Amino acid sequence: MVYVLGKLMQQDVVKLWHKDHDLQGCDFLVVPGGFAYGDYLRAGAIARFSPIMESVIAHAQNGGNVMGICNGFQVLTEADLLPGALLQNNNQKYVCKNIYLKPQTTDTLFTRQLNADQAYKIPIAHGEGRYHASPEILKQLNDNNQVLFRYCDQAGNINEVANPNGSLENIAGICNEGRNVFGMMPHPERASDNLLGNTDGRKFFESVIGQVLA
Ligand SMILES: NC(=O)CC[C@H](N)C(=O)O
Repeated sequence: MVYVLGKLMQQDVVKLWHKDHDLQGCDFLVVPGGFAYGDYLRAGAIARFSPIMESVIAHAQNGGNVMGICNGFQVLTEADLLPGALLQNNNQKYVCKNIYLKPQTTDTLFTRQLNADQAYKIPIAHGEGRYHASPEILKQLNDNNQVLFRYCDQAGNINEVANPNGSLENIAGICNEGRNVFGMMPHPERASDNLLGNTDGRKFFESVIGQVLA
């Protein structure tokens, strides 16, 4: 993530440690993927109490942008910055593969430069990625246009076969009501460098910075 934002997107990046409190003036916060506290208890359940999360929550509550990828998404749901929960995949296995995603709204900073008719190829790598929420929350997400991405097949069809983990309504990413907190299970940062043979993920970051970079 640091490489993609710093080298490829040419942004000033500061690495913040989980025990820090000071956000050092960062305007866009990214909670990256990984295995915080070894996924003990539930992925993200302990990291949600890391000292820095107080500042992250305050930043979000003041309208600041926060994005969580994979383990970051799990942390943001545990911290109640995003609704719903990420449960163990329906096949009880860690799944690591390329999937396809279809943007469901371009009305956010994170998706504004995406093509809503395109299926983006992005890798997933998680054991607890099954999005779950109550019927009330699901309705709210749909009514407010808060679903950012759904899993689809290569042709862009959203169906059960294309759902890699059993997420409700194929949901792969959402935002909060204020549209300043974003979370997604797939990893666009792993599909941003030419060297990796897939740059479908670049557009997600270009959306955020508002520029297309060569
Ligand atoms: N790639 C990740 O961030 C993995 C998230 C988490 N450790 C899981 O397995 O669900």
